[in-house]
Formats: sequence, C-alpha cells, structure tokens
Amino acid sequence: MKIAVVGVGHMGSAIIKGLLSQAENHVIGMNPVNPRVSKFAQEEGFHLVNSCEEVVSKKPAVVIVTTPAKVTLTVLKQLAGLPAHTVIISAAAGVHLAEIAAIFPANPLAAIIPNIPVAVNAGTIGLSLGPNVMAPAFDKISQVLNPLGEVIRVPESQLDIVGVIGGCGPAFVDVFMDALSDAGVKYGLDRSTAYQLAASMVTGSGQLALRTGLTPAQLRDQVTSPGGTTIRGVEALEKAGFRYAVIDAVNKANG
Ligand SMILES: NC(=O)C1=CN([C@@H]2O[C@H](COP(=O)(O)OP(=O)(O)OC[C@H]3O[C@@H](n4cnc5c(N)ncnc54)[C@H](OP(=O)(O)O)[C@@H]3O)[C@@H](O)[C@H]2O)C=CC1
Ligand SMILES: O=C(O)[C@@H]1CCC=N1
Repeated sequence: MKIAVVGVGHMGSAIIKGLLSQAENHVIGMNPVNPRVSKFAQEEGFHLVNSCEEVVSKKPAVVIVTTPAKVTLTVLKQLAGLPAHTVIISAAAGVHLAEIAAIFPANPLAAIIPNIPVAVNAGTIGLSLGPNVMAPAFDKISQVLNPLGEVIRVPESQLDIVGVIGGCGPAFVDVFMDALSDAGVKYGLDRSTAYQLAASMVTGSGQLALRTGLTPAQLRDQVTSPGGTTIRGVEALEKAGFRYAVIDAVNKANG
C-alpha cells in the first residue's frame, strides 16, 4: 500500500521504520527540507518529498500526519486536494476528528496516539475512528496500523488519556529504567549491562502481564517473597511516594 507520512520527526521516523518492515508498503515521507531527514530517508530507503503538493500528486492510499500539533490543521488544509477515498490518519495529540472533518468532510478519518516503540513494531496505538470509515477504509487502517503494534480502539473522548499512558508512558518508563541502571552501576554493573538488564526486565514484566492477564498487584505478590528482599524495596517505593509520583505525572501530562 502507498502510505505518506507527513512530518518526519521522532514519531514520523518511528512510524516509517515500523512501516518499512512490511515489504508490501511503499512509504513516502514528507518534511520541509532538513538534512537530518534527507539522511534518514537515504539510510532507510524511502522516497522523500518536501511539500504537501507533492504528497497530493503521489496519490497515497493513506496519509499519516505526524506534524507538531499546533501546525497540524494548517498542514491538513494544504493536503485538502487529496481525493475523498484517501484515508487520513492524524497522530497529533489534541487535534480532534471534528476539526479534521471540517477540512476533509467526505474522507475516512482516524485519530491515533501511537508511541515510539512502533519503530520496532511493538507499539501501543490508541485509535478513534471518524464517521466515514466503512469496511474498505477500516481494512486499510488495520493493514497499516496492526503491524506497528497493539491497536486499542477507544472513543475519542478517551484518546487523550490513552495518549498519556500509551504515548507519554515510554518516557516515564525510560526514567525508571535510567534510575534502575544508575543503581546497578552504583553496585558495580557496567552501564551497558545495567541498561540491558533494565530493558529486558521491563519487556518481560509487560509480556507476562499481557499473556497471563494477571493484575499488576497479583504479579507483584508473586515476586514479594515473605520476609524477602523485594518487599523491602516496595516499602521504600511507597515511602518515597512512587505511586503518587506516577499518578501525578499522568495528571500533569493530561493537563
Ligand atoms: N513523540 C511521540 O512519542 C508522540 C508524538 N505524537 C504526536 O506526533 C506529532 C509530532 O511529534 P514529534 O515527532 O515528537 O515531534 P518532532 O518535533 O520530533 O517532529 C515534528 C516533525 O514535523 C516536521 N514539521 C514541522 N512543520 C511541518 C510542516 N509544516 N509540514 C511537514 N512537516 C513539518 C518537523 O520538521 P523540522 O524538524 O524540519 O522542523 C519535524 O520533523 C505531534 O503532533 C505529537 O502530538 C503522538 C504520540 C506520541
Ligand atoms: O509529548 C507529547 O506531546 C507527545 C504526545 C504523546 C507523546 N508525546
């Protein structure tokens, strides 16, 4: 499928990497002239254009817009020449389907909040669909998004909070992994071993939760042996207000 990704920054690059892992995808990136993006396009081997007019002329089946939220509606207006069957997917946090529908009244529309792990096809993607998404368009959206990771369909009213937990969440986990790694280094691990250990442990914990369906509390109980070491660490986290720090991170990001 021919897919255009408009805005090749952190999220656009991550989506392009994930899309390029599927041989059937023909990916076109669009970004204003920028040596960073030209180098990335050369390295990854996708076609790069520098204007919305060129995107329209390439007739992509699906356009994914990953420009900064504040310029996204302006960029979408520049894409208004796309035919009515083109599927428009916006990844911009805080840009609503109704605002996009004012520009593309007849097109199938979707709003997504992906996260950076889409780069390795292990993303978490919140998805809300607009009113014009019939079966053929839904098939295209699924064909594009499903290989990028887990797609979680939610009403648009929940997309902001899904975006904070799924989209911002990797940064929160990265801070946690960085701190864990510091602690490992303090006790003698070399940096790369500490990073590998933290990342592997987080991956495994997430996979276990998904595959078993157990709650985080049930999983924690499996680790906290009576009178053992883990419960002493959990106590220290509670004393430091770790839970509240996490909830307040979500409050702030959602504000
Ligand atoms: N980063 C993330 O984890 C997530 C991001 N998002 C959403 O993705 C969007 C981009 O975020 P992010 O990738 O972090 O930001 P970046 O700043 O890394 O990327 C934005 C990209 O858009 C380009 N750009 C700027 N203006 C235009 C334009 N008029 N036309 C085309 N491209 C343009 C920029 O080009 P240049 O650098 O050359 O100016 C840059 O490459 C936001 O709307 C954000 O809400 C959603 C979920 C997660
Ligand atoms: O920080 C941001 O605004 C974007 C939205 C979700 C993750 N990154």
